[in-house]
Amino acid sequence: MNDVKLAVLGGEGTGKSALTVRFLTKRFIGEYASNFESVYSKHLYLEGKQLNLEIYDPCSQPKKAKFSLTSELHWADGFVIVYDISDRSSFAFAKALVYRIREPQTSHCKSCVLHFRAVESAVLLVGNKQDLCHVREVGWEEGQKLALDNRCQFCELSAAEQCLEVEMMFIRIIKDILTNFKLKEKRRPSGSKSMAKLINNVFGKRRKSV
Ligand SMILES: Nc1nc2c(ncn2[C@@H]2O[C@H](COP(=O)(O)OP(=O)(O)OP(=O)(O)O)[C@@H](O)[C@H]2O)c(=O)[nH]1
Repeated sequence: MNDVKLAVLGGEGTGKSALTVRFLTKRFIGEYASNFESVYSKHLYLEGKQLNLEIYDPCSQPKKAKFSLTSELHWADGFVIVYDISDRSSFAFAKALVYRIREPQTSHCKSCVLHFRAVESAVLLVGNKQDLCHVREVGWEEGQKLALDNRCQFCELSAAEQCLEVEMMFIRIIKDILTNFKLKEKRRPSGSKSMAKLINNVFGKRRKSV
């Protein structure tokens, strides 16, 4: 069974818990306790595979820890970054998170394969609370541009009103993560045969040129 680890990040009150709970239970619950973090588990059958999905939904974090993200980068295979389309400051927060995830990693995070070409983490940027479009502060194009510029997927939706769209959004990021697993597998030489090939490539070439 494949383990898939997904972190749902974003500014305070953007609807991280609402989206996660909507996906897991199909229900929208108006208020959530926001002073503790949760890791939810769900078994899924997708693309012919049994998956053990874990979703990390953090509590609103203290200001100083906002952009460190070190443990999340290490833990997660992919990220859903949420902002509230009716709150510009939440978009600025989401932007900083995207930049943090996409900046080159020096430690051993999952988006970084040190020996071989890196496979970037899957990231989906979500403009939530689309039902509040009459008080919109962030344009659809702005979200789309931020996503495009940083190799992320993008969608706008409403956790409050759209059950199917929320489900499709999670399935989309999980599929991207599975694609990344396949890419990483392809790029990793496995076993002694591949190691021999690698040694031969490095030393074999040198011998020829002497
Ligand atoms: N109108 C509207 N309200 C929403 C939507 N999603 C969430 N909310 C409301 O926004 C508020 C915050 O939602 P949460 O899911 O607790 O947000 P959160 O990001 O988990 O919050 P923190 O953990 O405190 O950072 C709640 O009052 C929700 O009912 C939505 O799609 N539309």
